[in-house]
Amino acid sequence: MRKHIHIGAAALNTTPKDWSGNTDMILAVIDEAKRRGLGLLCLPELVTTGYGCEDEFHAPYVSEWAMRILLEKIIPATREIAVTVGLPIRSHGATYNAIAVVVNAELLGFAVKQNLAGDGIHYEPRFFKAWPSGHVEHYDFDGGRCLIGDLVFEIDGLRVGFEICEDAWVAGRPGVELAQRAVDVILNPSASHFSFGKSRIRERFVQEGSRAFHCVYVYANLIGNEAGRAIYDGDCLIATQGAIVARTEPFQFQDYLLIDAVVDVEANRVNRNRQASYRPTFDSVERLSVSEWQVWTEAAFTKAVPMRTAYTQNEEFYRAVTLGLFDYMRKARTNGFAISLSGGADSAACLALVYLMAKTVLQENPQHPYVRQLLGDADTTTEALMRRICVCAYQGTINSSDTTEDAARVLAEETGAQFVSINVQALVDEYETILSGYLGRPLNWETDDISRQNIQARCRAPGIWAMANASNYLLLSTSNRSEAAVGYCTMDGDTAGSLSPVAGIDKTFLRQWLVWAEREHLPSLQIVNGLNPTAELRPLSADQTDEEDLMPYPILNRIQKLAVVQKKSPRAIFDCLQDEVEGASAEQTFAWLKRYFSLWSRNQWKRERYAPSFHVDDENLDPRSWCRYPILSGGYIDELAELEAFVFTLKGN
Ligand SMILES: Nc1ncnc2c1ncn2[C@@H]1O[C@H](COP(=O)(O)OP(=O)(O)OC[C@H]2O[C@@H]([n+]3cccc(C(=O)O)c3)[C@H](O)[C@@H]2O)[C@@H](O)[C@H]1O
Ligand SMILES: Nc1ncnc2c1ncn2[C@@H]1O[C@H](COP(=O)(O)OP(=O)(O)OP(=O)(O)O)[C@@H](O)[C@H]1O
Ligand SMILES: NC(=O)CC[C@H](N)C(=O)O
Repeated sequence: MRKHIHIGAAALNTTPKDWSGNTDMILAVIDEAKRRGLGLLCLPELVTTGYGCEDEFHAPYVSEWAMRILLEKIIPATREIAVTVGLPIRSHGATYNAIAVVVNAELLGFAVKQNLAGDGIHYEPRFFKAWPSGHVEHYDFDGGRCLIGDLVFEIDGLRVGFEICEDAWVAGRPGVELAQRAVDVILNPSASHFSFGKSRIRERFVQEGSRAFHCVYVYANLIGNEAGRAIYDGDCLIATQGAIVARTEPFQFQDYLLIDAVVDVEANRVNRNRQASYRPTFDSVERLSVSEWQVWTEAAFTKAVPMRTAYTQNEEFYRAVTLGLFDYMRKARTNGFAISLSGGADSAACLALVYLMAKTVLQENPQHPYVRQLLGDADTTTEALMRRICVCAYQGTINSSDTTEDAARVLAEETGAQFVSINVQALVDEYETILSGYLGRPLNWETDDISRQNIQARCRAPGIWAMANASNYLLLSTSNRSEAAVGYCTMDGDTAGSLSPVAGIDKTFLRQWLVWAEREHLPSLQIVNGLNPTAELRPLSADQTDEEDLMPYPILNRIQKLAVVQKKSPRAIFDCLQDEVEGASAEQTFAWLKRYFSLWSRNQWKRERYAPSFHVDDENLDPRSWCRYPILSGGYIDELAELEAFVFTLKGN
C-alpha cells in the first residue's frame, strides 16, 4: 500500500571542520532514525563540514574530505533508509552548496542550492555559486557517476524535491516549480541562525509550503553555537496539508534532535489532483528511482504534536545566549568564565546568563559529557557547577561605592560563583605617578579626565585576565550594544575579554531583562536593578552616570536604530525625534545627534576590536558579521553642520 511514509528531520550541533565529531553525530542520528523505522530523513545543510567553514570552503581538500566521508562512512550506514546529507561540491571550477540523496546505501544524486544567502550575517556568495534553475548534468566522483542539479528524485515512486534554506525565503522559491513537477515531499535542509521571533517566520513558510504546494514539507536546522557568533535554535518542522505535524522543542543542550511523523502522501496527491490551478510540467528532467527497498510504510498512526514552548522575548534571549555560552565554552575547550563584576547592570547580566546556563543544562541534560568532565560523577547542583566554572572579581578604587561592592558580592553568592574583592587603587596610583612624571605636573580631573578614567578601567584588566588564565576560563567582556554604538568603553580596559555575551543587545533591553531575571530566577539582582548605570570612574562626588555622559539610553537606542537599521540621515532622524520625543527642544535633539554621530564614527575601530558576540537580532553592530562601517570616515562633519544651520533657522534668527 503506497500511501503513507514515515519521515523525519534532525537538528545537529555541528562544528566547522570537526570531521569525526560531525560524522559521529550523523551516524548516530541515522541509527536512531532506523531504530524508529523512518523511511526518509532530512539533515541540515552542509552538515558534513559544518555550515560556518567560512573561507575554508575555498580549500579543495575540504570538499574532497566531505565527499570521502559521504562515500566511506555515511552511505554504507544508510541501508534501508533514505537520507539527505549536505556537503560542498566542486564542479565547473566553482564550489556549490549541495545535498546528497542517499537511498538504501546508494548515492542517487545531488540537489544544489539555487538562492544563496548573502545578506546580514551570511556570506555564501563569497564561497559558493548559485545553481541555475532547471539545469541538470552528470557528476563524476571517485568510483561512480550520478546526476547533479535541479532534480526531482523518485524514490520507490515517492517524488522528492528540495528547497535549501534561503531557497524558501525568496519570492520566487523553487517550491513553485516543484509543485508543478508533482513532488510529494519538499525537503528543506537549513542552517538558519536564531534571531528574535524568527521561528514564527519559518513556521509560516513551512506550513504554507505544504498547503500551497500540496506536499509534505520537512525542515531541518542546526542546533547550538556552531562557530562562535551565530546560535541555532534547532527548529525542525514537518507539515502536511497546511498543518504542522511534528516539531522540535528549541534550544536544547543536545548533540542532536530528531523528529518524525507518519504522513499521508496520497491525501496531498488527491488535493493536488482536484486543484484547477495545477498545471503539470512535462519537463525533460531525468528522474531517478530505486525500487529494491520500500520507502513506504504500512503504519498509518498519527502522533499528537507536542506544543512548542511559546517563549517570551526575555526567555528566548536567555535560552539562546545560554546555549551559545555553553557551546562556546566546550568547543573552545575551556573550563568556564571569569567576570569582572562591578555590581552594575552589564556584568550582572553576564553572571546571570552564566548562572542560567548552568541551571538549564543541569535541569535538561545533567549527563552531558562536558558537564560530567567538569564535575565528575558526584555533584549535580547549579551551585556546584557554578563554583567549578565561574569566578567573579570586584575590583574597587577610591571611586567605587559600598553599594556596588555589596551588589556584586550578594549576587555572586546567590549564583554560587567564586567571588573575590580586590582593591586596585595601588595600581591606579602607580600609573598616575607614571603619567604625571611624563607630563611633568600633577594630574587633575579638569585636564586629565579621560586618562584618569581609563587608567582605572585598564588596571582592572590584568588581574581578571590572570584569574582566567589560571583556570583556563574565558574572560567575559561585558559591553552592551548601546555602549558599542558610541564607544563608551575603555579599549583594553573594560573591553578586555575573549567573548562578549551581551554586546549584541541594547542597554534598555538588558535592564528590563534583569528585572525579569530578578523576578524569575535571581532575587539578589534587586540591588543591581536599583542602581543607576554608572562607570564609577570619576570621584563619587561627581555623581557620574552613563546617561549624563551620553544621553538617555532610549534616545541613544532610537537614534541607533534609525541610523543603522533604517539608514536615515542625521537630518531625517532629527525630524523623527522632534515628532517622537515630547518636550525635547531642537537644540537638545541636535546635541544628542551630534554626540551620537561624532562618537559613532570615531569609534568604529573599537567595534572592530570587540570580543566575539552573539547575534540575536538585525540591529547587531558586529562589523565582522553584520554591520559594516569604515574605520576612517568624514565623521558626519558636513551633515551635522548643515543640521546645525537648520536648527539655527528654527530659532527665528
Ligand atoms: N580611528 C581610530 N583608530 C584607532 N584609534 C583611534 C581612532 N580614533 C581614535 N583613536 C584612539 O582612541 C583612543 C581613545 O580610546 P580609549 O582609550 O578607549 O578612550 P576614550 O574613548 O577616549 O574614553 C573612554 C570613554 O569610555 C567611558 N567608559 C570607560 C570605561 C568604562 C565605562 C563604563 O561604562 O563603565 C565607560 C569613559 O567614561 C570615556 O568616556 C585615543 O588614544 C585615540 O587616539
Ligand atoms: N568596581 C568594579 N569591579 C569590577 N569590575 C568593574 C568595576 N567597575 C567596572 N568594572 C568592569 O567594567 C565594566 C564596565 O563598566 P560599566 O559601568 O559599563 O558596566 P556595569 O558596571 O556592569 O553596568 P552599569 O553601566 O549599569 O553600571 C563592568 O561591567 C565590569 O566588568
Ligand atoms: N543558510 C541560509 O540559507 C540561511 C538564510 C535564511 N535567510 C535564514 O537566515 O534562515
